Amino acid sequence: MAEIRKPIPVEEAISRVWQNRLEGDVEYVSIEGCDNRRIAEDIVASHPVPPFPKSPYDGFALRSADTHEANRNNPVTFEVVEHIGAGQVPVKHLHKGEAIRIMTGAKIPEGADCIAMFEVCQSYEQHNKAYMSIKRTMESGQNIIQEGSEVATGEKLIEQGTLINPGVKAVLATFGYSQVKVAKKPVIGIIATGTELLDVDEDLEPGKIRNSNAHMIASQIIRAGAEYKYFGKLADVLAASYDMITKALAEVDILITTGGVSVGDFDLMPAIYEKLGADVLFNKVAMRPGSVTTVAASGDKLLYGLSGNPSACYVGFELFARPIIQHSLRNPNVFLKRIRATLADDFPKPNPFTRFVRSYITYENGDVFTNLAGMDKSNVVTSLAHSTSLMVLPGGTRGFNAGDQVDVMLLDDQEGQCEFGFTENK
Ligand SMILES: Nc1nc2c(c(=O)[nH]1)N[C@H]1C(S)=C(S)[C@@H](COP(=O)(O)OP(=O)(O)OC[C@H]3O[C@@H](n4cnc5c(N)ncnc54)[C@H](O)[C@@H]3O)O[C@H]1N2
Ligand code: MOO
Ligand SMILES: [Mg+2]
Repeated sequence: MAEIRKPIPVEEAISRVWQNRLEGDVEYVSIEGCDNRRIAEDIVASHPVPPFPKSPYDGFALRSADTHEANRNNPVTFEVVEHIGAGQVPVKHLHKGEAIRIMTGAKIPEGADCIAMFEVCQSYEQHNKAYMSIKRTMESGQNIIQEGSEVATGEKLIEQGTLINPGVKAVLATFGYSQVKVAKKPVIGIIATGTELLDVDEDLEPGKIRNSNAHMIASQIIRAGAEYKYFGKLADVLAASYDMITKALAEVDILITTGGVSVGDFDLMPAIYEKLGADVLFNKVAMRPGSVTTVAASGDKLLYGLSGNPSACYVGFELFARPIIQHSLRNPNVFLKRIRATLADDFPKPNPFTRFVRSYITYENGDVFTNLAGMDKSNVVTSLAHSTSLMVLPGGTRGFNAGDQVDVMLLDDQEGQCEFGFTENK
């Protein structure tokens, strides 16, 4: 008789994997190559921003006190004693009755305490000397970007674990990080098991299918921020499979296999775990799809035995592998971001297990809807193409109807959240 496995709740399965999580390494990469990596140190301002007081406008640097008599009928005239652009440092100290012609971004001259924009000034030349006049008063500090007004030295700007996006890169460049300390991508091995598997470039033959799981998992690994190493596909033969899995394990941080974890005659993964002496953390989870998902610890490595069924494989990765990758990348928000949304479709059939249903989000008049991505069976591959989220339908005795509020996990979101727990559905 086939082995009877006892399913454990999803939360319990996550907790068992979490207890075996890996701590990641760090490395330095050039700023050009740091996009979409996670920063491995807090970024603290090493100097004020801006580092000197500067002009926000093209205009004239003045002493505001000199403008106090100015009004519409009484223009006050200044001699223009210097002319500077951004990057030039003023040499003159401004004295009474003097102006310096200054461009946006240039350092404020000593003695000046305001900037008048060109638009409120008149310029002219007389006897080979430059002059300007103004018909309004200026205040001290007017139109000056003060040193440190944006950031003071010592201010923490970016937490470690933050994903590097264009804005983060701007901050890194501002503070001179030509080399950036980032979390090293964990290397995740992939092996697809199944005598029925063909490579992607092979023609179909009777009884065979193309190996879609390996490519799907590789893509999920990339989306999660890690690196993959593909070891190929294995026929369901114990000795050769054991050898390949042992070899692969030595070369990676985490090894993912797909297929062969259930109770079939050619499902070899349970025997391989035994031969490896691996500690099987669980081999049955109260969820659909992916109830057969198995995770084992072997030394300091984790071995994921994901289901061969494509949708089960997909969900198993997102629930159990992604958070571990995120942790090793130093993202404190290791779990997929979860939102509440309104069910757009009926789900009349109850299921004792929690269902993670492939779905996508739509917005209508400010409301968020979750829609079925396609066929919802574990063996289905095509609906995955339209899945950007997993809606969570808790197990129980009742089905769900369009209009019900449910939790939805967002697959493309990179921010995540620090807790896994779901909202209790009524
Ligand atoms: N007697 C029982 N039979 C099954 C049970 C059970 O509890 N008792 N569980 C079922 C469930 S649920 C699932 S899910 C599957 C899991 O099977 P395995 O993980 O052992 O995977 P395989 O048997 O190797 O393959 C299942 C299915 O997936 C196809 N497959 C495999 N690899 C790939 C790949 N790389 N790309 C695309 N498709 C793949 C394979 O051809 C099979 O059709 O077991 C049920 N049975
Ligand atoms: O592991 Mo199976 O997917 O629950 O269908
Ligand atoms: Mg099987």
